[in-house]
Amino acid sequence: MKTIDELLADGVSGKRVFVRADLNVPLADGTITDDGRIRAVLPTVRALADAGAKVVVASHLGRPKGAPDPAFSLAPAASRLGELLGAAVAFATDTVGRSAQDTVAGLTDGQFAVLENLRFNAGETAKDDAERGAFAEQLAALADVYVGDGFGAVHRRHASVYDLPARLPHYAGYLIATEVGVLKKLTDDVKRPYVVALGGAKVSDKLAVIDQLLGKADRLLIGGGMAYTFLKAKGYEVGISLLQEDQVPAVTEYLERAEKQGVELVLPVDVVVSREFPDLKAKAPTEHSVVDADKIPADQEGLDIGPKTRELYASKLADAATVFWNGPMGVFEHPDYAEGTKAVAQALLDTDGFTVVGGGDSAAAVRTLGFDENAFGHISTGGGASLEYLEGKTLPGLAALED
Ligand SMILES: Nc1ncnc2c1ncn2[C@@H]1O[C@H](COP(=O)(O)OP(=O)(O)O)[C@@H](O)[C@H]1O
Ligand SMILES: O=C(OP(=O)(O)O)[C@H](O)COP(=O)(O)O
Repeated sequence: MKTIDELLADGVSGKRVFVRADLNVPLADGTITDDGRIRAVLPTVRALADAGAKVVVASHLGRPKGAPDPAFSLAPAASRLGELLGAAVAFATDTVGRSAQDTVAGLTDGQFAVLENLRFNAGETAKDDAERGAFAEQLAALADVYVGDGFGAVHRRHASVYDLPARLPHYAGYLIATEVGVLKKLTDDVKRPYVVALGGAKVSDKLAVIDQLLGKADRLLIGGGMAYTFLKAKGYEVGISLLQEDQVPAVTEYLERAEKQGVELVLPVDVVVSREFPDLKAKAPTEHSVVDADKIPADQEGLDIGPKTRELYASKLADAATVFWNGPMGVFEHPDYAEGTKAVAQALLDTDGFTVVGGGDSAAAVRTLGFDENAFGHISTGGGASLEYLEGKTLPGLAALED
């Protein structure tokens, strides 16, 4: 993989450099609640601008449906990038249209632009190679060189991640180089006990990785929205909790296999339940209670792990030599459901082992709940990406940067 250092050594002055970043930051009412992913790309974009490049930054945000949707605009991220850089950042109100073309054409050497959300174009995420390729062609017309630095999205076979680098000279940015360097340690020579904690809401994406992790980790702790598919597989009722019904048979098989292979697959023994999902903006106190994991009422949903589970998970993390954690244990954005995530974050800090936290929301949780991010071994900007890397999968966005 050629890195940005080689690009800088060859000289990049006057060239239009397309930086595929992951600026998929959490937003509340249009305000960024954690800017970690924007800060993570600063070394790359600064180095390029200092070398005289015209820096065109592009990213997705959220999961809009292939058409413009103001709720998913990258404008707030563009303005935060400008504040962090202390420089003007031009914003194109489309991705490959007139605004993007004019904005890029208007850049002088060392200046920055951000394009509107790549996922406003259906071609970005299209399954069809030709459709993605056609969008990649339009993106390629905006640049001379490609720098891949959106680690959080390298597991996606999307136009800007996979098809575009094939059309331009391509290099890995500093963030991707750093992330891969750290995660490699967890695949090459992992110190044991190796404990993986999984939670979050992208359940269908992440259940599949458990298949591989069963062969790698010594212990798997399951929390967050992921836990309810497991509890259902054990035969418990889960009320109106997040549930991936179609994956119950696969999860039943994971439970059996874990037992056979001597992998500890640990599930919540109690959960915090409520009749409704909390208002994450107002954060007003909610009605909630703690119930055993096999007693979730039919009209309620599990929104956090309970106090007995917090203690159990802390004990399962205490002697870990390596920990990988992706996915909040509960709806941490609301104080009534943040205790499980806090307990797991604290347990990571209490171990002597090497700790990696991965994922946009997990990293945001650690910071917004007041933990010192430097106290963890590594905070990865990618959740799904790091999980798939640890599985040993070939990631499209990394493969595209090789050669
Ligand atoms: N029990 C739950 N029910 C619904 N959502 C949950 C639950 N537990 C956690 N979440 C949500 O999961 C989201 C993060 O999930 P995900 O995107 O998979 O994590 P990451 O970005 O760290 O990879 C958070 O917004 C959190 O509110
Ligand atoms: O937030 C992200 O992934 P993560 O939640 O697994 O960390 C990335 O920006 C990828 O987003 P996607 O899962 O909508 O493709």
